[in-house]
Amino acid sequence: MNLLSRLPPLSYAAAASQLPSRAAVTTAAAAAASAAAAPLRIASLSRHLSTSTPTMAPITREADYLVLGGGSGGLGSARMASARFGAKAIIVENKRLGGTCVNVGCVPKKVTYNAAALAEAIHDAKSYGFSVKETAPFDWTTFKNKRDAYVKRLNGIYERNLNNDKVEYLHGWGRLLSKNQVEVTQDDGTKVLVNAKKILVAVGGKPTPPPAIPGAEYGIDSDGFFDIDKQPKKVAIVGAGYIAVEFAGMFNALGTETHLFIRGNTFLRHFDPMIQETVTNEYERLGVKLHRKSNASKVEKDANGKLSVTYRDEEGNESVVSDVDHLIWAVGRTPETGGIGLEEAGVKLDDRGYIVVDEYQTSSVDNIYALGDVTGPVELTPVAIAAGRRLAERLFGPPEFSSAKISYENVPSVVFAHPEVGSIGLTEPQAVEKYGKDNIKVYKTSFTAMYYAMMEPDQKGPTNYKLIVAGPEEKVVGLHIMGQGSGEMLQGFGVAIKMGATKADFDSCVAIHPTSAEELVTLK
Ligand SMILES: Cc1cc2nc3c(=O)[nH]c(=O)nc-3n(C[C@H](O)[C@H](O)[C@H](O)COP(=O)(O)OP(=O)(O)OC[C@H]3O[C@@H](n4cnc5c(N)ncnc54)[C@H](O)[C@@H]3O)c2cc1C
Ligand SMILES: NC(=O)C1=CN([C@@H]2O[C@H](COP(=O)(O)OP(=O)(O)OC[C@H]3O[C@@H](n4cnc5c(N)ncnc54)[C@H](OP(=O)(O)O)[C@@H]3O)[C@@H](O)[C@H]2O)C=CC1
Ligand SMILES: N[C@@H](CCC(=O)N[C@@H](CSSC[C@H](NC(=O)CC[C@H](N)C(=O)O)C(=O)NCC(=O)O)C(=O)NCC(=O)O)C(=O)O
Repeated sequence: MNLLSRLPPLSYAAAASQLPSRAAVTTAAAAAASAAAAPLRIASLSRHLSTSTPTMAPITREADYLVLGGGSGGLGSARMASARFGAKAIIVENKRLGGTCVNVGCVPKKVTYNAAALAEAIHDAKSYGFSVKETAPFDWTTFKNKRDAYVKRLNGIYERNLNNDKVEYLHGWGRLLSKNQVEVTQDDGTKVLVNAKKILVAVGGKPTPPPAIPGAEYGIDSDGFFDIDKQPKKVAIVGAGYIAVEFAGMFNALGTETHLFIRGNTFLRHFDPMIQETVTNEYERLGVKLHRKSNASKVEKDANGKLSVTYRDEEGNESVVSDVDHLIWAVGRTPETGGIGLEEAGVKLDDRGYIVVDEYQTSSVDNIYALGDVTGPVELTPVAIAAGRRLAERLFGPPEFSSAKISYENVPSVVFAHPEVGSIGLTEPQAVEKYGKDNIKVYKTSFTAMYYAMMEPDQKGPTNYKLIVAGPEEKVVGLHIMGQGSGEMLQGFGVAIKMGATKADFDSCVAIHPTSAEELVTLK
């Protein structure tokens, strides 16, 4: 059923909101006449209204679905609700469309990772007989400008996608006033009140602030990484998760001296021990200056803007790394729940500030939903998109979708490290805890990928795979891989594992030779 057909005719404000430009707006009649062909964006009109008629009451809009946050989850949900099921959807974004992933996350990160992979390939090419210099000059500034231009193009594509899908886009800061009303403060200060039957909060997260040490403010966070406009000679990174490991690997491959401070003995401590140990050691082998079991204790800035980072080891001894161009804090992310009226609307948060939702993404208030990074369980773009799409299906789709929901079990994930890491399901310690040591079996292999056959021994990287199976039927409950191509390999194996594959199913698939992946279907 097309819900649009059931909506009342557009109000003055609603019709006017569809105007293409300020110049075209003169009267309500003109607004109504232009409505059909114009982009569904309200900002230009409200700017006009606020300057020409300053005493006018806030504009009021009606919606089936108000989505707060134009990132992966919000876009995925709003577009499906409108384009597929005809719901009148309005999306509110106060920064740039696409959210963290498109602007300061997956997308510019992956493009930078590609640059780093090229640097490695150029380095390796000599071993294959190419007469290339060990490192070709890399023009960081040109690369950064091209990367910015790509992200800007995506922002435009996303705005057009919203328009095509008939989702109305308000650019401004949204705040819940009640369980059915959101106030949007636009860039020029004008306010739009949206009365919505259902509200989705998909406001994401932000980098966790650094620990309170003297000079911490001289550092930047992952958002700041994407503003670096010339290649640093030396960087220091604090953290041990996805972001710290990905950034350190990219800087190092691109030729920047990279210091990584980790609190433990290994990084990626939520991953299987095989991954933690091998990749941490591999980073050292590749030249990352790894400071294990260390904590930054002081940061100072000299007259030339260079930083000195003092850090303490586990015995309490202090050392200093100086002449640092950038210090990057990568110590986790925090949900963006402040100042958006959640408490006033009665939406419960947990003790870390995440919105509490049930398995259907419903918050403690029955018509307010939340998903993606603001809810926490798995902070990945495809998770936010899938949760958003399942919710749109359930709320606005036909009855067969009445129990649609995302499964957070067996979500595959890749760390774009050097080498790439892929992981799905339980780590070995988790499998032991869940099934008992005697009820699991671990298949492992460690080999030199054929890519390295032409290289000197000290150029050869490790490739390690681990398959964890449980019970007499040997059902696969965990797969952990590290090595070239792991990112692309994992998706297909993920499908098999979601389908409940056993070790025998893996073995029954004939190998593709010569590939690294074939090792996974010939494990002994
Ligand atoms: C450096 C980095 C690299 C990453 N790499 C990957 C990767 O390779 N693969 C992967 O799967 N994931 C990656 N992620 C994680 C991924 O970006 C997030 O999981 C994903 O963006 C979450 O989507 P979301 O919709 O929940 O939130 P977001 O994408 O953060 O979107 C939320 C949006 O809401 C807006 N907003 C907030 N408050 C308001 C308000 N009051 N009014 C209006 N708008 C508001 C914000 O401006 C933002 O645009 C990465 C993250 C980072 C930081
Ligand atoms: N490829 C992908 O899919 C990517 C996904 N993401 C997503 O974004 C999320 C956020 O990434 P990230 O910010 O790296 O967060 P993570 O949660 O992955 O890692 C942060 C780590 O930093 C360490 N840490 C915390 N506090 C301190 C401190 N005070 N000093 C030193 N180290 C500290 C902790 O490790 P320890 O306890 O070992 O010290 C902690 O695990 C990820 O969890 C992931 O979901 C991000 C980038 C890429
Ligand atoms: N996966 C391929 C495709 C790349 C791709 O999807 N490119 C995007 C930029 S990454 S944009 C970041 C991210 N997109 C995705 O993750 C793509 C998801 C998958 N194709 C799907 O539809 O499920 C996202 O936040 N999506 C929210 C939403 O779409 O609602 C693009 O060009 N999009 C233009 C367009 O869509 O017209 C790759 O990595 O090379």
